Amino acid sequence: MTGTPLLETRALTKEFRGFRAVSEVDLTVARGTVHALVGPNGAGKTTLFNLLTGFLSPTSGAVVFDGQDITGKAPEQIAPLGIARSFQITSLFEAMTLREHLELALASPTGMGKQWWRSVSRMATFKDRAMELLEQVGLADRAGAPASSLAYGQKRALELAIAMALDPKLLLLDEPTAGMGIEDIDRTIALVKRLAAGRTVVFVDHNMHVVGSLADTVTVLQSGQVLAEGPYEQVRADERVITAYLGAAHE
Ligand SMILES: Nc1ncnc2c1ncn2[C@@H]1O[C@H](COP(=O)(O)OP(=O)(O)OP(=O)(O)O)[C@@H](O)[C@H]1O
Repeated sequence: MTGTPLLETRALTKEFRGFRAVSEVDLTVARGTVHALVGPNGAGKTTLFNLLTGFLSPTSGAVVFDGQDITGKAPEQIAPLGIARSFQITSLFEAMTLREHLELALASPTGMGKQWWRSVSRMATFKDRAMELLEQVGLADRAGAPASSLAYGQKRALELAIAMALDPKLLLLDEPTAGMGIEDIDRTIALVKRLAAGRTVVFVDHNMHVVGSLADTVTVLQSGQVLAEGPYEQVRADERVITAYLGAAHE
């Protein structure tokens, strides 16, 4: 199935009490690419992410992942198929160490997560993989430290490592650089590039430097609809996109 897209949405629509937050969206994400979703506030990006990961059910339309119709499936059914997601806000356990976070994430897909306190010795089997993941995101030297001791950018990096624990085919990143200063932003760009090797990534970000540095393809949403799609340079020069952003900035 290498020729088929990894992810497709077909006329995907979500209404909230008659208001269309996502409207007839046809999205195609090719395997092995990095795909950005951009658009002014309220364009429907987060709603679309929630539809892809099962946190919301569509009003109509379909989501096809790796050739399988996953429309309306629950998050716990979708995640094991190979879709992992990071969130806009940090969701860490402050007192747990970095390594424990990874061990718990690694144990969850095996079903051990629910009874991990009985399986402390078996958790040791996840130690090596946990350390590899921390290595990947540059946090191996902090493995034994509690999450509370991390700086903001490091917390976001830890969350990326947790999302990678599933070894997902598709990694969805919701504003990976939100709230970061320029140094952390550049570090995150480099990190996402490393994690994207041999994988497919869809991300939302408002920072055009991030979008231009990472994305092979950019989809611009406005009022729940696809306004433009293509390589960054092409989309950036698109009159409709410029007008949409200027309009939003003006408002
Ligand atoms: N649960 C909900 N009930 C009602 N309206 C909602 C709900 N969730 C989102 N909306 C509306 O749907 C529209 C799209 O919202 P969404 O959060 O998806 O936009 P966004 O592109 O992610 O915006 P931002 O860049 O600000 O995060 C907005 O008008 C929002 O108010």
